[in-house]
Amino acid sequence: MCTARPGWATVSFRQPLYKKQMQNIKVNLIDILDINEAKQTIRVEPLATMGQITAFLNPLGWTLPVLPELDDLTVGGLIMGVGIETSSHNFGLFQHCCVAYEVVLADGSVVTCSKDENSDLFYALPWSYGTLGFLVSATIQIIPAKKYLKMEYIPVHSKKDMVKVFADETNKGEENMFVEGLVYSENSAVIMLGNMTDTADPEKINPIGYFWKPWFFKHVEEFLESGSAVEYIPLRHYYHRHSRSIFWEIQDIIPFGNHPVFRYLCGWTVPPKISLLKLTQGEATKQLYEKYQIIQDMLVPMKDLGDALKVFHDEIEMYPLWLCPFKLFNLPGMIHPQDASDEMYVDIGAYGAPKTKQYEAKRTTRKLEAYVSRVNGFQMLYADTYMTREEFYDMFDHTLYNKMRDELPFCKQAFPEVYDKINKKVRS
Ligand SMILES: Cc1cc2nc3c(=O)[nH]c(=O)nc-3n(C[C@H](O)[C@H](O)[C@H](O)COP(=O)(O)OP(=O)(O)OC[C@H]3O[C@@H](n4cnc5c(N)ncnc54)[C@H](O)[C@@H]3O)c2cc1C
Ligand SMILES: NC(=O)C1=CN([C@@H]2O[C@H](COP(=O)(O)OP(=O)(O)OC[C@H]3O[C@@H](n4cnc5c(N)ncnc54)[C@H](OP(=O)(O)O)[C@@H]3O)[C@@H](O)[C@H]2O)C=CC1
Ligand SMILES: CC(C)=CCC[C@@H](C)[C@H]1CC[C@H]2C3=C(CC[C@]12C)[C@@]1(C)CC[C@H](O)C[C@@H]1CC3
Repeated sequence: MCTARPGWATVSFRQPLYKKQMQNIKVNLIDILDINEAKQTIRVEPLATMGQITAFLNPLGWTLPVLPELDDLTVGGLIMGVGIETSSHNFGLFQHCCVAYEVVLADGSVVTCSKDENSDLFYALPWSYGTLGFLVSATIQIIPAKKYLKMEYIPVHSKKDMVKVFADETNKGEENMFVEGLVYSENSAVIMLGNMTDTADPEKINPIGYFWKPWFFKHVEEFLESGSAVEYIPLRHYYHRHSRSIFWEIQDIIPFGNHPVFRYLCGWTVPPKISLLKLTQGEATKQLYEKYQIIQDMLVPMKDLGDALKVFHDEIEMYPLWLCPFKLFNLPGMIHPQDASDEMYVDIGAYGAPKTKQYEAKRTTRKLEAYVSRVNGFQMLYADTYMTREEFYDMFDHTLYNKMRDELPFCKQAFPEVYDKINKKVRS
């Protein structure tokens, strides 16, 4: 079994072929169920989206600690897959902000799980890609929201500074609520530090989300020339800062989209919905993306960032790259640090056309996968994975997952293994 959500409707990169062979179960649950301000939690159904949640929570003065930035990402997809955001160095991944899950198992029973109740299931669900049961609700922690985000842009012009400033600022913990890096070349990047505030210098307020505003990654690039600066960004504009330009993928789709004339006259028509692009994508476009674009997020220990950037440069030489730090808690489940303590990691996101001559999708991705595995890192599985089953087992700890599959009634008969839902052969 799998959910009946059509492949084109998802934010995952490819269309899932396995949906054609499996029993499709409709889990059309799209609502925000309730908010408990005393306990600081919100209970939502799995198809509630990030855009929907910020629209609901922010006017009430609340927000999610980790709010992945594309509007259409769903709670179900982020829990069963993985969700990350620039506050993850303090709060962990999306799953780490979840307090309880309600799941329908293969035998039809409904089970609630949390740290204290059915805790094995609670820790096994993230990264299980819907192969332990169907999520029907999640209770998620909320935190107070403020009106603006005070953003400090720090341009850096050497690889050494890039790695040092990024790691140092990340390690300051709560002093910087949000930390993000956009790498523009081998030796230049802008590191961004954000903190929520209710007061702002009116001259420095920048509502970056309006349709006539420049694409966020282009706006940030300007600080490489102009030097450090501070801006106040309305909170919801900050959260969805990469939505309008789909990170930087939009420049290959609408190359003239950042021109002021286009922005002022037609900016309101973009971005095209990711689901519309997937639905209308023909075979030729699919092949073009497969051959000439890389879409990957690799999660590597912070201590290996400098080395990892070199590997990415040698293999794909593609910029911008997205840097997002996150704390990997020493908790049971598919991913955890090598040692018995929490460890700081960084997500390196590569979205675009590689510039290296030797780039070949499968071969290059396999090289990156092997490197990431070697440094005890992880690949995000919404994109193309070329690992063999053995390599996949090496990267992800299946101990608790397999135990749950053995224990949960009819689980193995009803659901495939994660590998059988994420490997390239079952996605097109
Ligand atoms: C809503 C939307 C969704 C999109 N989705 C995708 C997507 O999913 N994947 C993707 O890859 N792209 C996507 N695109 C981008 C699209 O592929 C490009 O805009 C593409 O260039 C459009 O091709 P066209 O046939 O309309 O060519 P045109 O726009 O007519 O031409 C493209 C370029 O080729 C040149 N050209 C045309 N004919 C010739 C010729 N005979 N000889 C020499 N040069 C020529 C033109 O001068 C121009 O520079 C999308 C665009 C939009 C608006
Ligand atoms: N900043 C970030 O963190 C970003 C994350 N992403 C990635 O995008 C993906 C999320 O996209 P989205 O469109 O929301 O999700 P998808 O529909 O792509 O779902 C992802 C996985 O979760 C499973 N799943 C979803 N809902 C349920 C449910 N109710 N019960 C059981 N299993 C479920 C799906 O199973 P099935 O195949 O059976 O439908 C699928 O295997 C994640 O994998 C995430 O890592 C992408 C961009 C940014
Ligand atoms: C921040 C993290 C962790 C990931 C961001 C990943 C996104 C940049 C990609 C996720 C799905 C991708 C798709 C496309 C672009 C890049 C993503 C949004 C397309 C819109 C590109 C054009 C194709 O025709 C359809 C693609 C659908 C998925």
